[in-house]
Amino acid sequence: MLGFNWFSRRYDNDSKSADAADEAAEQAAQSDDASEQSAQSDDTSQSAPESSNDYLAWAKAAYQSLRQQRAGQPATAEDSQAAPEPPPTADTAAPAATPFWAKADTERQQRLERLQQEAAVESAPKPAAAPAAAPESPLALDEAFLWSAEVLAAQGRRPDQVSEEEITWLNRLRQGLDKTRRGLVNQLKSVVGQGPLNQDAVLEIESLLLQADVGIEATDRVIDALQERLRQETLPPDQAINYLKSILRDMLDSPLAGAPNLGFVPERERLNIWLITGVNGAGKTTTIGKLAHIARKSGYSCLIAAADTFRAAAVEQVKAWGARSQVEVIANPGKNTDPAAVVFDAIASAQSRGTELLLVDTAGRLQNKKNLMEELAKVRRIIDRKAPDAQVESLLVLDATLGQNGLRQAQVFSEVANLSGVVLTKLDGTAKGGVALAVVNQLGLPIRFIGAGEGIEDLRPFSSYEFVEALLSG
Ligand SMILES: Nc1nc2c(ncn2[C@@H]2O[C@H](COP(=O)(O)OP(=O)(O)OP(=O)(O)O)[C@@H](O)[C@H]2O)c(=O)[nH]1
Repeated sequence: MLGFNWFSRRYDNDSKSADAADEAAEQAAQSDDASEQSAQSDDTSQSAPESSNDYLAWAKAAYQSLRQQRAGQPATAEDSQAAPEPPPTADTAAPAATPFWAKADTERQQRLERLQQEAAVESAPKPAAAPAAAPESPLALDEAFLWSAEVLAAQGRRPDQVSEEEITWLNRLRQGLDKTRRGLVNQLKSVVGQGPLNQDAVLEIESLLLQADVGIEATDRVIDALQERLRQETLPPDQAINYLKSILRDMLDSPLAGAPNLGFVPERERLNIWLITGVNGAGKTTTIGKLAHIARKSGYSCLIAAADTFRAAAVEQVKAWGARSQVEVIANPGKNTDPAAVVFDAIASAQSRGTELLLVDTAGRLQNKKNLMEELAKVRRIIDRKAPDAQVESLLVLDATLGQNGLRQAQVFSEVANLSGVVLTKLDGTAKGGVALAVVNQLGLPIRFIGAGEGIEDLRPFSSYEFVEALLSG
């Protein structure tokens, strides 16, 4: 069985799924154009009911595949042939982006009931099946499942490739952004739902975005794009939301030159060193533990360097996360030891074991920019000398609950740390989820991972598509 790589969210070596995902991602990147076309066209041939049926069939096949997995019957080649391909309209701005369960309540309920009945009959256990292990939690074909299924399908996944963990993650993301969404979207919907978008509505949208901590600059960019469009035509509500989604996605993907963010993936059979930076309390240690967990689950050999030696407690916390994720931690037991020395030891261990991913916890204190810069520079020098062939990346962990305030700290790190991207944590329980857009816009850095909970499974590679769907259509 092919291993699932949680960094790329793909099965390694599965060219079919990779191609499908690439195609879907490309469509997402071009969604602005697509939305333009769909908004300008009266053609209703790609109307919602048609694609709803595709998505329903997809969700049902995914549900059955998961039930089979639970019963210890991995989806067979036959199953996957029978399983529908991703619906053709993976285009994120096309009618599929209006969830079918967002239709009238009764219609939605009827569809759901019919689907549940069909799925229950069709996935009744086969007589020869091995006795199923008792499931830890019920697998429900409910609205949350359908939402997650649509988001996965729209990204080019096949139903037999879906795991429960991914469904759970998407639901968590959706729940995590609940507060932001409630503040932002319901009002947004009522603004755009009043009719064609006019200048007053644009002003209201502006204040809603600011409330969600999207930030002045990013909000201006969104509003400029909306207004430019409005000069050409008035937009009905669905198209306005779709257009807004495409603006947000484009903005989130802009640091990657518009290519969709499909994960930040360590190279196999090579030493990758990821320096994890950020102020204390941002969620650095937790992020390291979660990344180690993802790495191990994806079949990478992994090691952690406890190089935040400033606080003894920090080393203990990293060790606890190492134990949870079953990844060894290299630490120096002495007090206030030199972080560079820990990194030196960790690289030596990684090299002797052929480790593929070394996660380095770095100091987070920020009182003095010069100290921080010197310390990070010293660590970089050690790496360059000791592991010149390693792939080195630097990630900044940012606490989303700080909203705009966190950005000022981030600015300092981005000036000294040569960052490859941001890990945005604590998206659960904040109404400031819009800060993701401010981060990208103000720092010019891509978001690589997002954390939405304290559990080991609560961190995943960032997908602009999933984020915007969870933000505006969850
Ligand atoms: N709700 C929520 N809490 C989180 C998340 N990530 C981290 N936390 C919590 O944030 C607190 C700080 O996390 P740490 O990982 O210890 O932060 P740190 O940056 O290493 O800070 P120090 O330990 O002080 O160096 C802990 O209570 C974590 O459980 C998240 O995504 N959601």
